[in-house]
Order: sequence, then structure tokens, then C-alpha cells
Amino acid sequence: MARLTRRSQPLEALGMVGSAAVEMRSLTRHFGKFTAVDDLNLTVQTGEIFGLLGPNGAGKTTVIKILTTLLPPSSGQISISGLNLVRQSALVRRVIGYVPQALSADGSLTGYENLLIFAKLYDIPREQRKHRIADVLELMGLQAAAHRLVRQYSGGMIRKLEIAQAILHRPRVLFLDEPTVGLDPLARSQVWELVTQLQSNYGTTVVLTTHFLEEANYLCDRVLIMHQGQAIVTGTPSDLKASLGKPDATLDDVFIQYTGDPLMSGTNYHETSKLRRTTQRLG
Ligand SMILES: Nc1ncnc2c1ncn2[C@@H]1O[C@H](COP(=O)(O)OP(=O)(O)OP(=O)(O)O)[C@@H](O)[C@H]1O
Repeated sequence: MARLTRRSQPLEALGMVGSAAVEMRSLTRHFGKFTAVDDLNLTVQTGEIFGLLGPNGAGKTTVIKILTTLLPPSSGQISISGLNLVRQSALVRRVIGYVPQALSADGSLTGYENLLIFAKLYDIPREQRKHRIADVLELMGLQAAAHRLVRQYSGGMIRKLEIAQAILHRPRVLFLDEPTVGLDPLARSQVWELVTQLQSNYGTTVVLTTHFLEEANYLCDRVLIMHQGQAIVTGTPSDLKASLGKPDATLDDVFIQYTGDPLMSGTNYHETSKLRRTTQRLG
């Protein structure tokens, strides 16, 4: 009888049915003496769109890098879809998708060629590749541009291609790091629409980082407000606003109330140049 190897195990067999998409207990990450993430506790339920909200430097990217197995935690217990992040990292990588802030598509290749590389990386069987690629191209509305070089794409098209790459293997949990930084308002709302579709049509859990209040408000079922590496408060955007007890409260008011700072303060030289680089890259 053929032995079922980890590789050949169907995706549905991985993890535990009914477990939370993300479970973290006392997650801490130090860089030398500096604590970037400090004793974070969080549960993201399956099917949620969950936002890590905070200013630059709050620790959001560090959390995402840990959850996507790119950076080891200093301490804490974390599971993704019931899989232990540290002990079962190879399996975790099979059930997640990740769109980083940095460019993950090759401009010198066509959209189709980029997707083919990801299909091979994800071990999608050869006979299924064409069909899977056609599916994600259609979902992202990129069919007509599939055979054009990515360097000719607009910023919004590149971001859609990057999301297409990240969902090719039908991940259960999709991590998006600042998905709309550098995009114009039209491209931004298209990305929001796609993320909502992934949730409603495929039940995908989405964990995203953002420092745009409008994005958190529009997209997220729940948010965690982070400040200086710490979890400040978790809730639905409307509950958090209602908790202030004043009509017309905004998420910015919530942020000020809980942290003492406005969300958009603290933009320094490093952050400004990073934002400009992203904007330039995405056209
Ligand atoms: N490899 C590293 N070495 C040292 N310090 C780091 C490293 N990575 C991140 N940090 C620091 O940890 C803190 C949190 O950074 P992180 O990138 O997680 O913040 P963020 O909330 O995602 O902000 P941004 O949107 O700018 O990425 C920052 O002060 C950052 O300088």
C-alpha cells in the first residue's frame, strides 16, 4: 500500500477541523535588547478578516513575519489552523498565503509566467496548473494582461497579481502586509473588493496589517490596535467606536483614547522614504 507522505497529504487533512485560524499566546520577539512584540495574545477565528492596526513601527510586520514562519518568535505558543507554527512550520506554509510589503512579482516576466513559478513552488500537480492559473487570473480580472510583462502593469494590477500568486494553492489563511500602500483610491477599492470576495466565496481567513483607518473600517470584521509592540485593544471597528460613548467617534479617536497618540503621528524619515519607495514601485 502506498504510504501517505507529508507532501502527498491532501490539504484538507492538515491541521485540526474546527480550530481557530490563528491562536497566539504570549508572543514576544526581541531584536537584541529591543522588544518589537511584547506578550501578544490573540485568536483569529476561521473566516474572519482581521486587521492589525497601528502606526509604523508598532510591530505589525514582525507579527506577520512570525505568523508566516519567516521569523522565529523569541517566545510564545502559536498555532495556525491547529498546526504548531514552530514544530510544524513546513505544514503551516502549505495552508497559508502571504503577500509581503516588498515586491513579490518579477517585472521581467509575464503575469502568467510569475504564476507558473508559484504553481511549481507550491507543488501544484502539473495537470492542474493551467486550470488553477486561469482561475486566479479570472478572479483578479487579469486575463487580458496575463501575457504582458509585469513591468508594464499598473500598481493595482501588480498588487492583484501578487494576491493571485498567494492564493494559487487555495490557502486557508491569507496574510497581507499593508495591501494597499501606494495604490490610488480606485485600485485600493478594487483590492478591498477582492479581499471581501475571498472571504465570502471561499471562506478564506484574511489577516492584514494596515495603518489606514478607512481600510480597517471598511474591510475588517475585527481589529487589534497595536502600539509599541503591545496589544492595546481588540474588537469590531463599530464596537470600538461605540465604546467611546460619543456620537461620530472615529477609529482615530479610539486610537488616541487607548494610546494617547494619534495613529498617523510618528512618521519619520525612514518611514517616509519607505512609503515613497513603495509608491514609486507601484506606479
Ligand atoms: N530585523 C530587525 N532588527 C532590529 N529591529 C527591527 C528589525 N525588524 C523590525 N525592527 C524594529 O521593530 C519595530 C517594529 O517593526 P515592524 O516593522 O514590525 O513595525 P510595523 O508596525 O510593521 O511598521 P511598518 O509598517 O513600518 O513595517 C520597529 O521599531 C523596527 O525598527
